[in-house]
Amino acid sequence: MYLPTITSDLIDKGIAKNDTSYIWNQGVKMMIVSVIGLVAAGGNVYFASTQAMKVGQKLRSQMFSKVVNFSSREFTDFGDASLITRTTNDIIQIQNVMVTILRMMLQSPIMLIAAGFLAYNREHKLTLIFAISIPILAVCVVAIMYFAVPLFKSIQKKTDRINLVFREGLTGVRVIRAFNQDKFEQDRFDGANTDYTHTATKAYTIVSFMFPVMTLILSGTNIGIIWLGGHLIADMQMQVGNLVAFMTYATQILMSFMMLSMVFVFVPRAQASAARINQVLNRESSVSDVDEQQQLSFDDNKPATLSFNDVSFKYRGAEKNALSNVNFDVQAGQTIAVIGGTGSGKSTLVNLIPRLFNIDHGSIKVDGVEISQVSQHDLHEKISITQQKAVLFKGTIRSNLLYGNDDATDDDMWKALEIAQAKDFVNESGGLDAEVEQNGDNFSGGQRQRLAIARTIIKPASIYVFDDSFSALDFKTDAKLRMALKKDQQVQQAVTVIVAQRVSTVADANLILVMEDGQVVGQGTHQELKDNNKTYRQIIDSQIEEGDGTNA
Ligand SMILES: Nc1ncnc2c1ncn2[C@@H]1O[C@H](COP(=O)(O)OP(=O)(O)OP(=O)(O)O)[C@@H](O)[C@H]1O
Repeated sequence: MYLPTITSDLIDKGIAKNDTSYIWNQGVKMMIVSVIGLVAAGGNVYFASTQAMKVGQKLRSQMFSKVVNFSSREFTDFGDASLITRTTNDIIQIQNVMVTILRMMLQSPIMLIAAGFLAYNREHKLTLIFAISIPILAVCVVAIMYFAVPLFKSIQKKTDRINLVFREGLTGVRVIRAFNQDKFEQDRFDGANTDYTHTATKAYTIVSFMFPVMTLILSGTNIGIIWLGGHLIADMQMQVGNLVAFMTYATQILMSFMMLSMVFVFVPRAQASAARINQVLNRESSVSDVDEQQQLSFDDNKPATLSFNDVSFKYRGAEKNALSNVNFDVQAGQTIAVIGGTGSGKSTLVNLIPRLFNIDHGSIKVDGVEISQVSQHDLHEKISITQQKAVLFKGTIRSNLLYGNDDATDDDMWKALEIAQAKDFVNESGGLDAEVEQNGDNFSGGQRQRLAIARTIIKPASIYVFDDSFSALDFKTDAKLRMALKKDQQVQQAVTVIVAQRVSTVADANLILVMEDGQVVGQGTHQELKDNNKTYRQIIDSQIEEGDGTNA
């Protein structure tokens, strides 16, 4: 900002009076001022960028730790695609606007006031020109903001949509190909993509008017300054150097004004992103721990038990209960099996044990303690579960097993793999350090299941849950696995919960629950149910017809 003053002096006192040493003097001053300006500008960019990146890093970390503690309900409410966009794209918007704010929000007002003051000091008659150009500029900026800001806000939602369609396309790629729906999916993606592009193009086209409008106003202002300044010079009321300095200050004033207004264009966009991020950060998980002072804890010396007392549960928005009045009680060393048709409530029942959802009525106790009264962390320590759909992580077999128990030795791992009937194929694949691709894609469905089972067994727990985990195994492997499981000391001291569709899988359980439409319609041993329960008998009959009644 000091440069125009030096230029003005250089012209009026150096060039006009042909004073070479003064010109050199001013030249050196200009160099020093420029270098200081350069260092300051570099420092400004550096600090603004690093601070913005740090804010982004912190936000991403907060989002991640929040999301991993969400219950299924919050995932359903937000949707996976939206959570990913919020953690990536929305945070990038915040970062960008922070850089802009830190660089311009502080600099522009200072420049605007200082340049205005210096310009007024040079020649206050010329400052009258700003009385015309600044209102014109303000009207143009407000008009541009009026049209662009709503568009910027809707861009975020359209990014969500692109992510959603893209994710579905990726995860369902095999199904899409099998049903020859490539064209349909491509069109769906193109639709979302075009919609986003149209909105973004419109928004940026409107913003792009800013620069031509600015140039026009700036040129008009300069013409006004030269015209008025020319008259003042002709009347000997002003020097040429002052005019040159004034023109530079005028450019600085209008540029600062424009930069300040640009901040107001980008802030609303980041505001929309910030609101979306806050929705996630402020959302409390529907399954939360009781206050620490009131929390109960497990007594590790007590034997394992699992009991459901009149438990009922309804999914939010559902018309009827997914589970109604479920009662049972099982002790250490016992196996409880849950059998029933699809949609009868089997998975819902086992998902209530690790408290993935809060029950509406009744009580669930693990090792004699009501599960809602202990911390979720303690509860999850007590339970080891294999989900219906085996989930493996990218890494090695070892890293996947360590997920179950990070203290496990190689011997523990081989033992778990042996029980899970996975030892042979793990040996063939290259041992514990064999690669596991994303989602375990380099293993077959049955192999994935067995690795997931091994990961469940390796964890010391009070309750072992296998949610339809044996369905991907052939009868022989299924039988061998359950036999080996029964012999395992750790499992013998725990309660085992098996969900299955096949009678042969549940037949030797100590207690079998027969589920139908969310109700337990039969409860007992295989023999008792076979003799007295119509639904169980029907399941046996249907499996005999299909040649699947091996043990029935
Ligand atoms: N997240 C959910 N939101 C709403 N309803 C659900 C949800 N999950 C399951 N349901 C409903 O609850 C009922 C029981 O589902 P559940 O998954 O427990 O059945 P299941 O016996 O395990 O079936 P399958 O053998 O096919 O896995 C079904 O009617 C299902 O539509």
